[in-house]
Amino acid sequence: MPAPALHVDGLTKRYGNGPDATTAVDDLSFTVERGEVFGLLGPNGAGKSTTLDVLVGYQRPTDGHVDVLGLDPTTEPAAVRERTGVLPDGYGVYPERSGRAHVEYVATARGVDLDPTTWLERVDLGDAASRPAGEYSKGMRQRLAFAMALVGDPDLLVLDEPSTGLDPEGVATVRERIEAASDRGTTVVLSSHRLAQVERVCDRLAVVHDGSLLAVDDLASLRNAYGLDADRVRAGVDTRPDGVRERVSAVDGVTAVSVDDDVVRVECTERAKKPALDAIETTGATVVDVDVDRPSLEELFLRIADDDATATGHDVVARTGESR
Ligand SMILES: Nc1ncnc2c1ncn2[C@@H]1O[C@H](COP(=O)(O)OP(=O)(O)OP(=O)(O)O)[C@@H](O)[C@H]1O
Repeated sequence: MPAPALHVDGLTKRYGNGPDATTAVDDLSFTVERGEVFGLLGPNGAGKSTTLDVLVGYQRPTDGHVDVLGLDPTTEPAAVRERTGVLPDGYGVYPERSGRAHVEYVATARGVDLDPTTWLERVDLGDAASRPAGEYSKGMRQRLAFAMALVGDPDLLVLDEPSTGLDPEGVATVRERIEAASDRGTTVVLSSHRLAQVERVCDRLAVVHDGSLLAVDDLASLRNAYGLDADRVRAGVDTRPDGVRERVSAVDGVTAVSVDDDVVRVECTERAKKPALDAIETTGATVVDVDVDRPSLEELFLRIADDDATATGHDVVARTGESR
């Protein structure tokens, strides 16, 4: 079995000293395998950027140890960054320099020969390559910063909130690039508080809050562990059916049923959906419309944070503030 790409062991990072010190990361441990897309998910101030900064040697751990591609970023930051594409939080462009010049600079530093426009084209900035980056919109600057991380197809991508400021097309482009990099064997670690976007791209997620790890797993397992793997079916019916609750509850795979005037709500496994709808119609009612959705990752996050609060007695307030 090859060594993992990343091993974080008991990482603690405090800013400042004494009573005014802030513990940004508190005894965090996780491992990321090569080629994996790993997401750090948590609300503002959870410690995501700090963790990523330690991985690439921008910050030193107060305690614990980090291994990145077999290297120690605290003592060998240059060697780590040689093999790592970094998209930092809030990258500031050089306003007078073109997008191409930005990419050229990274390409030279990494000894990459390929035409710089190649990387800009990968983020749909090819047409704006010679314009000064100071004229770029916020989303274009974010694409540029992402292109700079991609230069030379590094072994590791460390991306802090890669979708910030991007329109849906930009978000899709970033996702495609991450997937393509992962297919080539690149390991990707990214942070986000944008729950819907992490859901689509990450193989596994670490949910962090107040510097602590609340849960780490693939999304399906997290959903399962926190009871959020059921589909939610909302069936509109032409009349309020008698005895519907009993009939639908009896269907294998149905976990909850509620009836509200002419709407029947059912939580069930994917396979139980059709039998549940059929059971509604056995009451003589006709199903006139059906909506199905799954609990969002935001709900998952709230559920995990709540569970942690109950388990630890801490008053965990989930501040995701994110709509899907
Ligand atoms: N340079 C610093 N000096 C002092 N405190 C800091 C510093 N950087 C971060 N912090 C504090 O550490 C904690 C974690 O911050 P961090 O930026 O790592 O969180 P985050 O999860 O990335 O948040 P966001 O989603 O808002 O970017 C916060 O309380 C923050 O105020």
